[in-house]
Amino acid sequence: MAVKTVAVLGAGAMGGGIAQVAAQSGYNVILNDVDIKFVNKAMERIDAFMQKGIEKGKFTPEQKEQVLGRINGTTDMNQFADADLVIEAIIEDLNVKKNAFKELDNICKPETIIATNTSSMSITVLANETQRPAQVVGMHFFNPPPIMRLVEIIRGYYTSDETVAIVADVAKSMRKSTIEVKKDYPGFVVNRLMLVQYLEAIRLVENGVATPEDVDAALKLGLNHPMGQFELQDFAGVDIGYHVLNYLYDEHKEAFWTPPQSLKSLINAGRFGRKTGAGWYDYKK
Ligand SMILES: NC(=O)c1ccc[n+]([C@@H]2O[C@H](COP(=O)([O-])OP(=O)(O)OC[C@H]3O[C@@H](n4cnc5c(N)ncnc54)[C@H](O)[C@@H]3O)[C@@H](O)[C@H]2O)c1
Repeated sequence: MAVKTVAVLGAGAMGGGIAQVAAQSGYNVILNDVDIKFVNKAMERIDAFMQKGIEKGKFTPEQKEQVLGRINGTTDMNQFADADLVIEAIIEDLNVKKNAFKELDNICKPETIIATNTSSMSITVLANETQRPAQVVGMHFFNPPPIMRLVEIIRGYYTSDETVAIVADVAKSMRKSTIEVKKDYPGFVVNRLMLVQYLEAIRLVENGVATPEDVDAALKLGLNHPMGQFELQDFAGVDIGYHVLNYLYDEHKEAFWTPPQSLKSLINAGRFGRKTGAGWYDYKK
């Protein structure tokens, strides 16, 4: 199947970025959210990103107009009916995602592939909500999608080789590298690796061994990471990492994955990172 139209469900940090990458790669894009204000905000972010690119000589003004012109914003999921590929990027809540998959399955034509950008959750559990489990797959982009080069392609129990091949081709057409996650395994590859380091970073701080600033400096200057774990979590959303950690704990029931108390305190205080003005660090002036 040739993918021409990509529909993105959820116009948040990830959905907006995925819509941008798809439009930049020439796909017709439909971008849906529960409220049109979220879609409009995503369009503003894409506009601002590309405007900066124009100033740096990476895009022409015509390219920006083409990209924005390829994205149709809507709150009506029925417009997904003829999409070839749907990429779900709504909140990391299993019940909300399950309901969305059931609805998508009812709306989309039989050939449509339904991918999820979930950070951790079971592709198979989402596939079970549909009548097309072989066409359900994980397509895990990283934040921010226009910049990060990897897409994890995750097989659910029923995902067909054809589905994996099609979405890998789509990711490559978006100039992304892919890795195949061969099993539906909580947290997949990247987030498992990241959370091990994040947990250890938090433990170092909780045990009074080092400050968050010094742990981040150690990661950047000693291990050559572009960002420290605390900076990264503030950037990506402290709540997102917390959801993923809870999910891994629920799946494995191993004390190792228990969310640390200082992380819970941040969540209770609503300090979700840059998007709320504070997380591990303060951003308010
Ligand atoms: N933020 C990251 O660093 C990151 C990285 C990779 C993957 N992810 C995953 O991507 C997904 C989205 O994360 P995000 O950071 O973009 O979240 P976000 O909170 O920025 O955006 C989620 C959007 O989905 C919308 N939404 C919720 N329910 C909806 C529904 N039923 N229909 C349509 N829209 C709906 C919300 O209104 C919101 O605009 C999550 O599964 C997350 O785990 C996040």
